[in-house]
Amino acid sequence: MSDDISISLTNVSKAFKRYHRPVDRLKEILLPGKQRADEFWALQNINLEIPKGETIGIIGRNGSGKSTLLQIIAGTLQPTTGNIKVNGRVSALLELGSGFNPEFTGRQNVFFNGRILGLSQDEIAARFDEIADFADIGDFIDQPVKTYSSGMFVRLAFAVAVHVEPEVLIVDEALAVGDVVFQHKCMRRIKALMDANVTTLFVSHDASAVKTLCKSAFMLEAGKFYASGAPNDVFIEYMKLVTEIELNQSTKESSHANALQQVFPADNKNSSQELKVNPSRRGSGRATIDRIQLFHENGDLAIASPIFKFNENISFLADVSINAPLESFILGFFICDKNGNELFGSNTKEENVAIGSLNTGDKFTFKFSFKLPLRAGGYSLTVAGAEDYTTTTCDWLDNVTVFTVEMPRSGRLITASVDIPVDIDLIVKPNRLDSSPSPKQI
Ligand SMILES: Nc1ncnc2c1ncn2[C@@H]1O[C@H](COP(=O)(O)OP(=O)(O)OP(=O)(O)O)[C@@H](O)[C@H]1O
Repeated sequence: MSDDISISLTNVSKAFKRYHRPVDRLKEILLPGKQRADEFWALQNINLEIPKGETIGIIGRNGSGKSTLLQIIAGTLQPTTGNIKVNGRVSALLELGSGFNPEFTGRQNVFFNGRILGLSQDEIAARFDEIADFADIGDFIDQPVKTYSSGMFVRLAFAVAVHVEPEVLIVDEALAVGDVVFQHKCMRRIKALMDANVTTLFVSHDASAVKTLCKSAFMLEAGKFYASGAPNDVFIEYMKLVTEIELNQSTKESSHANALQQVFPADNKNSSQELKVNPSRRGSGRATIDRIQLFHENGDLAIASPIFKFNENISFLADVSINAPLESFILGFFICDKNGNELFGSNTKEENVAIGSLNTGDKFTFKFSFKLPLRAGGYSLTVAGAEDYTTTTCDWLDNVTVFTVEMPRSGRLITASVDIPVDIDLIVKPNRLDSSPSPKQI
């Protein structure tokens, strides 16, 4: 394996034994020779090469094999077949504290655990105060860990794991660590390690965390690779699969995709009139969004990949067809950044635009108007319609169009993604400006 590769897996598969009844496991031990278990392949032929310093998101439905893969990379599980190579010290935020001895104090466990993770006594001593500060469990650090609450236990284990200077960090975000304040602290620390070029594998169901933190992502489904690429694209595949499963459609290619080509023809000769789009679509098709037209503040129809002024008041028209009787209908949109993070959006329900029950063949058009108080850059529009919040989406179009927002002409510096108006009052003036301040009531 070359030096710039951190993790390499070749044809890795993992089989578990599954017993129909617990007693079968016992019988197999007592009466060897007869197989009493089925073989279940949790991972099949995984090939993966992760360059040093990358942050990779791993997504997949429950039971798709994520934890099994992470445990194999962390070295706590052996693959049934295939090869795995990992360069450098691995710190896995998986089964936190599994290496702790309950009879030892927190302090003793920090040293004990640090040694297991490959640090010398002096190296751990040099980091001890930082670890104890991070865990923030006060005097409990000198009590046996068997007296800890589960929260304290996990805080200390996390603190050790992120202070051993790992070269490979494995994070399963499902493990909710402590209270909200501690969770934020953990995420900041994980982010700092990622920024310091620690190769990181990050499992999460939180789309925005993966989109924000990871450079690329892959998706597992039933123990196999299903999709890989930019986090946003992989999440779109994930959402498509989840929707298809909800709709009991087992194939990746649905007939709905053909309808998409008709609505958004690939080589649209009339592209100066219609938005050039490459949307990704999913949904039941019980209602379809047939056309989206985007308009500038002055009413001009926007051409393909338009450029808008900072804070321009834009609008779009969405033509909808109803293809099955619906009790109600909600149409909404998101404006997303280039990583697919939803910056703002709304829908007809939240804006109190009620639309009653609908019949097959009904057609209507909504107009949405809003400003773009966004930092200069590239954005995309997502539009979706559903019968209500609890049913499967009728039609969901990611990336209906991409567009650019310009810098404010005033030269105002936009310090964050979205620029919300803020009031600032100087309520106590410095003495030299006003000797008799008259503060406003807050
Ligand atoms: N020790 C085991 N014995 C038998 N089957 C197992 C064992 N560990 C995992 N499995 C099975 O392997 C499959 C993959 O499990 P895994 O925990 O890796 O999935 P996951 O993607 O991490 O799921 P989740 O999101 O629910 O944590 C599941 O069907 C699970 O039941």
